[in-house]
Amino acid sequence: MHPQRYSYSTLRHATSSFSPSNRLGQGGFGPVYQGTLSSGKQIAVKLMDKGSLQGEHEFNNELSLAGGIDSDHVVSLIGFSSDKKKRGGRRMVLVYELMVNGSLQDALLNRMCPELMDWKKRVLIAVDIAKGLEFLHRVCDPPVIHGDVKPGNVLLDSNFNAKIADFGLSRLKNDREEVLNGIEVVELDDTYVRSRRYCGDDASTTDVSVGDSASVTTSVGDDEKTPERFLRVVDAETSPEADNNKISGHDKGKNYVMEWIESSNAIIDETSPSEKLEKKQQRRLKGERRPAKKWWSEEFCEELSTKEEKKKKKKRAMVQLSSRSIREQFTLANDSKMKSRRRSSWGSIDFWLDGLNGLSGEIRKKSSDWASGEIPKSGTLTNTNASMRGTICYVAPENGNGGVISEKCDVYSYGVLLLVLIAGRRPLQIGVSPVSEFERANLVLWARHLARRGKLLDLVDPGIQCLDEGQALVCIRVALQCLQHLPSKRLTIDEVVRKLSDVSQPHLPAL
Ligand SMILES: Nc1ncnc2c1ncn2[C@@H]1O[C@H](COP(=O)(O)OP(=O)(O)OP(=O)(O)O)[C@@H](O)[C@H]1O
Repeated sequence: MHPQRYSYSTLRHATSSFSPSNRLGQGGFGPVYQGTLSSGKQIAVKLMDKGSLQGEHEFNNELSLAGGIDSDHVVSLIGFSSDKKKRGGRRMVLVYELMVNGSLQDALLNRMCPELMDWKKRVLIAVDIAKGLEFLHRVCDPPVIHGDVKPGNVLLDSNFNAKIADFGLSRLKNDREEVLNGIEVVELDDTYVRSRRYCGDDASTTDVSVGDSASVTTSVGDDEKTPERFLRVVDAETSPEADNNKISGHDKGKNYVMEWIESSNAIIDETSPSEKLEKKQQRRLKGERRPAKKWWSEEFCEELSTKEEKKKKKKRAMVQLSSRSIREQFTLANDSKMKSRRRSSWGSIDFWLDGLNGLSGEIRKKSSDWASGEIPKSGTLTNTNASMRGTICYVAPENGNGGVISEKCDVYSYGVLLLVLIAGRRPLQIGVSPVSEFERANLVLWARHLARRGKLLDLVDPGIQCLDEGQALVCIRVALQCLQHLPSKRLTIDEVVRKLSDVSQPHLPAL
């Protein structure tokens, strides 16, 4: 079923004017409210932040990808609203089926739902998520790479069945990368939307008119029986609005960067590149090193004109300092234990966070978020081709290292999620563990450490009830096989589904 188009007023009415009592949660791009349509159907309404380019990108991605997926293990996108506002801009709203028990992140890690203390429930959730991914990877054609598999993007219905949500960072498989490039700005208010049909290597296009009607439907070709997916996009190259709408990859990247800089209060050095180079050369000639910037010193603050500016600078400095001290702690621990092993990347935080590769250069919005392993997307830097997007601690090593983005990236993230489900804790717990327990702080490293010592069951959530030890061992081993550094060594998602339902224990991967 294709998503329906709703007017903003219908959705306002359904949610009692977006009443705070109906608020379900807050995402990176805006709040989510629960509501009831006049038909009695219960819905979740996601209001996207106005004016955010990333929000717009997520909205388009969600509509074009999630809109065509029909699986019991994926949250249904029921509809959308994209009304033009009187003062310009537009209100972007997404409408989903209501998942009464909220996100797995909340249920498992925040409010500790008592139902999830039952081992069986956790296994069923793990299988549901794997089946959802299996649908995306194996049934969808071309395959959909979710790109952000994590507990926050898994929602639970009234019976605790798990479904995958949030396709804001999803993409179609690599060999059809041009498809994503086509989804630049979908102007659903306009009367011209071009629908593309992808079938093998041939792509045929069909024009579709979108008038004032309540729903958007794509007309498809003659062969309706084939299981191919249909992708609705504005054809940025050929549509009449193309010139107006088109944002070049470079500009888009620049916009993302600017947006991020503004939102993260990053310090902007206004020295021109040529001035910088000149200063650098002078320093080199004199044999000097670049002076350390004492952003936090009173002396520096004195130079600032207003009190407000002083305050801001101090705040930024604190954020920088706290992330630096975390980095130092890890480097220290790393140095003492791993001195003998020669591997350049091991001296960096990347190694310890395993899977963070490619994101380390980013300045986090909040150091506390960073440590929790749950960074809102809006707080991370993304690039246009989505090659290094995702959530820290869940993102696969090759994602952002120039590696091929494939289904195996989702498999890696699934491996981390599976460990989180088994252990009932976040993938990274900085602050809770002292430095000497650095391995324990990183769930993936801790699992590997326990595997080497043959103590896998120590990983299981101590509060779990009705534990099936044999099943727990299978689950942890499957997770470790998903977490192999080399994508080719990881399981495929259908292997995961099979192994999780299989009693026989898979062999331990080389660690
Ligand atoms: N379909 C839904 N049914 C019930 N609750 C939902 C639904 N969709 C979202 N929520 C609630 O709203 C919260 C925010 O969701 P949203 O998808 O906007 O953000 P997120 O995925 O946590 O963040 P981000 O988009 O930055 O990754 C969720 O954590 C969940 O509690």
